[in-house]
Amino acid sequence: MSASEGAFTGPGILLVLDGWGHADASDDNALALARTPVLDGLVASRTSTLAEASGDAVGLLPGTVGNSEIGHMVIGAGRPLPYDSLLVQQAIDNGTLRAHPQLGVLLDKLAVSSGTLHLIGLCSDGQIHANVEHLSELLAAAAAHQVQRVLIHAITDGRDVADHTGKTYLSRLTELTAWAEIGQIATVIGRGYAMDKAGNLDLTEEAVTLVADGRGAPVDSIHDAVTAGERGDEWVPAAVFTTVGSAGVADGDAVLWFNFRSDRIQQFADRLSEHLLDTGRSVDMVSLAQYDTRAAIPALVQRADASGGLADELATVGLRTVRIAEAEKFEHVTYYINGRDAAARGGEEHVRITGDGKPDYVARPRMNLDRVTAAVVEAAARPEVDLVVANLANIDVVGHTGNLAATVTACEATDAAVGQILEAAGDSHRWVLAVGDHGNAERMTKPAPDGTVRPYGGHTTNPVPLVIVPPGTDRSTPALRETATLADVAPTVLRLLGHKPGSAMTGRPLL
Ligand SMILES: O=C(O)[C@@H](CO)OP(=O)(O)O
Ligand SMILES: [Mn+2]
Ligand SMILES: [Mn+2]
Repeated sequence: MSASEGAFTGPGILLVLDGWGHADASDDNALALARTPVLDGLVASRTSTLAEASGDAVGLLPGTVGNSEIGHMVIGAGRPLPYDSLLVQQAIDNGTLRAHPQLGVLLDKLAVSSGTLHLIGLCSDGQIHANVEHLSELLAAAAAHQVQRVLIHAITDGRDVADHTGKTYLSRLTELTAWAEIGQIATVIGRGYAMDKAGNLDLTEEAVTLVADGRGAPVDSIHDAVTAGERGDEWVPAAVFTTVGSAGVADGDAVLWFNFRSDRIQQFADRLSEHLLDTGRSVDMVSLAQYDTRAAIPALVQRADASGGLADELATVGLRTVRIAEAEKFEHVTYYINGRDAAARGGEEHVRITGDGKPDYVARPRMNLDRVTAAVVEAAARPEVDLVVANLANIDVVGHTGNLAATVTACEATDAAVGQILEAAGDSHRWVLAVGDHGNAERMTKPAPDGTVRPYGGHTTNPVPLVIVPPGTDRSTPALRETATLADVAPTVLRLLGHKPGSAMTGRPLL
């Protein structure tokens, strides 16, 4: 350790507590209700501040809740990055989406062949994976090109918006199709099936055969479609509207995927592509934003450049990092934090902690936290490792269940884990920077579109705690700046490691 402008430098630990937001104590604030002496101590310390993690501070539309993808990308990039949802909205507002040449070619071809355009995506306005309002632009484009038939394959949410609101969003779809004078809902299925990202192909298959072959329970109304299941909107079982005639994808049809975030739709997109190919159907596919699929699916809106972030800087100066998270959040501390670049830089080691069987987060709110913590403690003890980067998933993942009691347990388990990690940091004379990537568990209810207050497991627009724990007994550290955003994390980490912020970073070191 050496002194530099009042701050210490040396090896450290960057700890992302997923879904660790800040809000006043209330009876729906799981973090405040939980007994969390370690986290409370951190937040009360002098080297603690609150960082903006939502809206335009990170590159989202103003007022939009944060999410893991943009949160980790900005933590890594050290600058706000125009997120895909913002870029799509800009392309709608400036007319470039509607005038996109590739979209035009696809729609003209359908108009000539009388083929069907299939729109597939998450139907809510949660703005994490998709926004149902984007459909007005897509439907208008289809109508303008005289496409004759548009079918919507709606995925119900219940996670990024309050549960049991699926009916409201499906009704919104019918308003949009009436306005555009084209399109009808063909099929409905919950995101638990259609947006599995854990390789549970049996779940994905339900969505694939529903969309490709029209295989699902026949329903006559939105009400029947969403009430068939008793497990909420996430698990609405596959349903086909009897009113549409043939709901499946025929040879010569086209598919437009309208989720803008890739991670939870790519498995479905790949499996549907394979299934159509295997069954001899030639189908054009495009996606609203870029997907990380095996299948080559052209995107209508391109991603922002996220290079020049922490990973690139660490590689340039030759520092070693170990990245640790459980499967749910593994790409967060690797792919996202590295600027959506799948290549591991030199000096980078990845530790992915996997669990057994299908997770039940209410029954097992500890998830695989003990093993994640053990891996962090082990990596911290290795003197050749300059920076340990880890994500503790529980506060967010259990928070998403909307179950307050389970989320309180998750917060308490995380608190104990952070305690162990701080001890390990003390032993190895490391600093620790702990930060949330967006809010979640600090607000567990939300008013639904119909005005009722419902349990809510989704993200928030609240700021997140950002705390630096100096190594050893260093108590000379100055207080942190009061205004901060996630973009300040990478410059601060580099400063603490004894290096300058990268030239592409606009965030500023917090000390
Ligand atoms: O689970 C997810 O896909 C989203 C919420 O829809 O959460 P996160 O951004 O934390 O990954
Ligand atoms: Mn997250
Ligand atoms: Mn989340």
